[in-house]
Amino acid sequence: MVLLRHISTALTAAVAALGSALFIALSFFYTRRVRSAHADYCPISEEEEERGKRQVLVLGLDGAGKSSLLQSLTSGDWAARRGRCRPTRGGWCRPTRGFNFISLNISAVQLDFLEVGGGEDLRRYWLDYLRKTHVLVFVVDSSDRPRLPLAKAELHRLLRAEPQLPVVVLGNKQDKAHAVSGSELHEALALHAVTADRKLFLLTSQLDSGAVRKSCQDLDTFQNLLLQLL
Ligand SMILES: Nc1nc2c(ncn2[C@@H]2O[C@H](COP(=O)(O)OP(=O)(O)OP(=O)(O)O)[C@@H](O)[C@H]2O)c(=O)[nH]1
Ligand SMILES: [Mg+2]
Repeated sequence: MVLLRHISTALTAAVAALGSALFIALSFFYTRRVRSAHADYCPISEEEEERGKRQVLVLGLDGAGKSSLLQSLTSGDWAARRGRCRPTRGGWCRPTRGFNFISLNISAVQLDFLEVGGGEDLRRYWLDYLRKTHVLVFVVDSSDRPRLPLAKAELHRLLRAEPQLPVVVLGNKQDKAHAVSGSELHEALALHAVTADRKLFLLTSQLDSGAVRKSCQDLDTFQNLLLQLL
C-alpha cells in the first residue's frame, strides 16, 4: 500500500512537471524572450501587446469548474456568435493533470485562456504562471462550503503575489443546493480586505455542461468584463 502511494505520488509529480515543461516550451514558442544583462526576461513582449494578445489565467481549487468554463466558452451558440476558438487538449470533464489552453479571437483581441489544474499537488505551480497574465479568473465552487476557507487562502496567496493584477472571482455552481450566494461568497472569501486600488470583480455562474444555454448570459457578462479589464 505504502509503495503504491509512493508510486502514485511520483507519477503525479512527474505529470505535473511534464505539464509545466510543456507549457514553458509552448510559451517559448509563442513569445520572444527579451533578456537583460541580469538574464532576466520580459514575460509579456511588447510585440504581443501590440498584436492584441492577452492572457487570462484560470485558477481555483480542483472541481471548481475551470475546465467547464473553458468548455462553455468554446461550445455551441455562444462560441459561434463570439468568435473562432481552438481547444488544444481534450478530456474536459476529467480533473486537469497539467493545464488546458484555448484561444478566442474577439474584436481583434486574441484572448488566451490558460487553466492550470487545481489539485493540491498542482497549486504550488500557480505562482509561476502569474507573471505572464493580464487577468486572473479565480473559479470557486459555491456549493463546496467546507473548502471555502481553503479557496480563500489560495486566492489571497495569489493576490499577495501580484498586487496589481486585475481579478475576476467566479462563484460557480449556483444551481446546486446549498450554494452560497454572491454576497455570502464575498464575505467567505474576505473580498472586503482587498485594497481599493485593485480591480476586483465577483460574478456568479452555473457552468454545468448540461446548462450551456442557460449560462450564455453569464458568459456574455463575463466576456464583456474581461474585455474592459484588458
Ligand atoms: N452542478 C454543476 N456542476 C458543475 C458546474 N460547473 C462544473 N460542474 C461540474 O463539476 C465537475 C468539475 O468541473 P471541472 O470543470 O472539471 O473542474 P476544474 O476546476 O477544471 O477541476 P480540476 O481540473 O480538477 O482543477 C464536473 O463534473 C462538472 O460537470 C456547475 O455550474 N454546476
Ligand atoms: Mg480542469
